[in-house]
Amino acid sequence: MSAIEMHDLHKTYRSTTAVAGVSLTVPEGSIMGLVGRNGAGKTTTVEITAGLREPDRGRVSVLGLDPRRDRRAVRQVLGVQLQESQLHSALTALELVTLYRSLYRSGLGPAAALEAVGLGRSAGTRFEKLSGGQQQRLSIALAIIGRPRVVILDELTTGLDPEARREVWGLVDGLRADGVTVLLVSHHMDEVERLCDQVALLDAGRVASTGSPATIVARAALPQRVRFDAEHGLDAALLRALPEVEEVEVRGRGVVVRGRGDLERAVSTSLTRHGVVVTGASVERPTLEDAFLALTGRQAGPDTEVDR
Ligand SMILES: Nc1ncnc2c1ncn2[C@@H]1O[C@H](COP(=O)(O)OP(=O)(O)OP(=O)(O)O)[C@@H](O)[C@H]1O
Repeated sequence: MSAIEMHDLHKTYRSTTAVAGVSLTVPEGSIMGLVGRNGAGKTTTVEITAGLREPDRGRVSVLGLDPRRDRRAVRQVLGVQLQESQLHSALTALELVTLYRSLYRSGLGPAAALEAVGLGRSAGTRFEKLSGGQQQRLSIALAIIGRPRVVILDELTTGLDPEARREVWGLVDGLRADGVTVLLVSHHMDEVERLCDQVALLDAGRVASTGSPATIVARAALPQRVRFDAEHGLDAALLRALPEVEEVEVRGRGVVVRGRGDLERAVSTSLTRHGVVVTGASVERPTLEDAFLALTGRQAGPDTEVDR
């Protein structure tokens, strides 16, 4: 069963078309990454999904419910952590989780929710006094306090240091282990590659590509490189004869082979067959970031020029 279904969503703000026909299915228990450059329509899409915005056209369902029509029921099953959440900065971590807990019929105990995100010892600290990483973890505690079956996370780790990012990733792993469905908006391709089962690449308000990170990388059909040292030298013609190989560079004993498809296997089979002794072999595969650039012709990062 699918946890989230979006069908032909459209949203225009005055003269700006933010979402122009988004259809997307998120299977229950999976983690879907929503990626795209600034202004691609990611936040608008998740706000519509959370029932915070009304689409001009199209429909969305969360566990079979309409986020606006069935607002009360959706609130009990959907947790939302949105960009720039406006939390009351003078309240303590414990007061905030207690306040949010009161919105749900059932859920985690406030102290347990803080423990779950590693904030047990910061219960009495005011929100404004928490570090960026702690605030982020608190916003996740607020999103999961009602034990939701579906969670929306927008820009989860933006501005966090590497250690804090990893801690937050661990929390998302925990959601996955509990079978929670997650829709995750991110600019960080390494994060998406690490956490997501599926990725939807949004470009100018439309879904440009969907699939697992590996599928999207494969679809971009980018070259990869195999590097190794040939102990007793190499006749480059051996490898140039392989259909997977596009280019072979030999410098002394060092060899770099560029190509596509199952390059690593083709090269290693050929070398073994011809008795070439190899050391220090490594493979450079294209990343999701490379694929993103190839598929949109643009950068995914927050520094990208924005059309506003
Ligand atoms: N409330 C609003 N009023 C007018 N225009 C808006 C509003 N919200 C978003 N937009 C515009 O709609 C387009 C899509 O914005 P949206 O925030 O959905 O994109 P995004 O992919 O989440 O971008 P970012 O990565 O910068 O957060 C942008 O051109 C943006 O300027």
